[in-house]
Amino acid sequence: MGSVTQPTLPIIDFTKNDLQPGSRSWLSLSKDVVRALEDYGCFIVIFSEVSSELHQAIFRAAEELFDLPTEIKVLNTSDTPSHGYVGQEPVIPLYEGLGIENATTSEGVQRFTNLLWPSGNERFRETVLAYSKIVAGLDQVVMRMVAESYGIEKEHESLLGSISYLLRLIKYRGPEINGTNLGIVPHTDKSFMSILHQHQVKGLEIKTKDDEWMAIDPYPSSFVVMAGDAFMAWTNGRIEPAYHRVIMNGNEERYSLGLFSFIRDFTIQVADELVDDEHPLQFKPFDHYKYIHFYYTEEGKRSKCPIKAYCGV
Ligand SMILES: O=C(O)CCC(=O)C(=O)O
Ligand SMILES: [Fe+2]
Repeated sequence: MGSVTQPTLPIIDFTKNDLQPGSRSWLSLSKDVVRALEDYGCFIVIFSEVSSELHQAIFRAAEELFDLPTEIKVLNTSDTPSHGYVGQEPVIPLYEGLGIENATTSEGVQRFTNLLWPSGNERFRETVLAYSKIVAGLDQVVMRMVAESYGIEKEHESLLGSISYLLRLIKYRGPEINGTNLGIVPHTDKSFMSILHQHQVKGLEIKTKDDEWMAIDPYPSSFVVMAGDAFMAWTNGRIEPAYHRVIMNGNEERYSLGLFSFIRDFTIQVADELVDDEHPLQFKPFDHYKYIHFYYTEEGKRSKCPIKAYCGV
């Protein structure tokens, strides 16, 4: 039998490099980033700015959060579907998630912390804010690399003030005997971009364009950067989001984090620079949050490519 090579995601190391915009290593990393996003819609980044203390602290914070009684956790509601508390869903019974809106601002994190711990939880508040700010920095580096590579710096700049970040802390129970081992159904993210981080227990799987599932191993300094649906529209289809899912293999519970960027109160539009004979305009201007609401309608859930159904030309 011939040897079968397992597909793997590109791994891009941000730790050994000077991340000064315009430097040689910046330009060379930018090429790797854009190529990976065009080929896979995502990549693994090795990133050391989340210290191992912070890595430990944020997952301890997640455990503390999920240990709260359900009647407290459900207090975390949101005007945006799936941005608050999600749990006990029949199709994904192992899944429980809590979203923290505006997670890179002290007000956002304060609001969430006060809601769940009315007498305060300073350690939780500080840990979440520190983690979100550092990982949002990574998100902004990647976004800038893409914008510069495509020559759409102006459009990128105009959008910068409208980014808001959602930090979602997620817990998956271990599967029951004879129960499902599906943690989360295959999907693409509704975000602009997402940065996922796993803790100890693997489970995240990402689909290649050849329809093969790749399992992603967890490491403290490894993060998955993914394009969301809105990013596909913004890049006029050059970068497509990857399908991913979570499969629970053993019986251990699993914790993970997702930092998602969304564009608020701003009409996202394809830059003129990205439209030519070879790349006709594929998306009309749209509002990101209205798109999320559309996705959760019957029509949105039914469509094969909801972003095209919503604002495709
Ligand atoms: O738990 C994970 O690793 C993935 C979570 C995810 O895909 C999501 O929240 O959109
Ligand atoms: Fe996802």
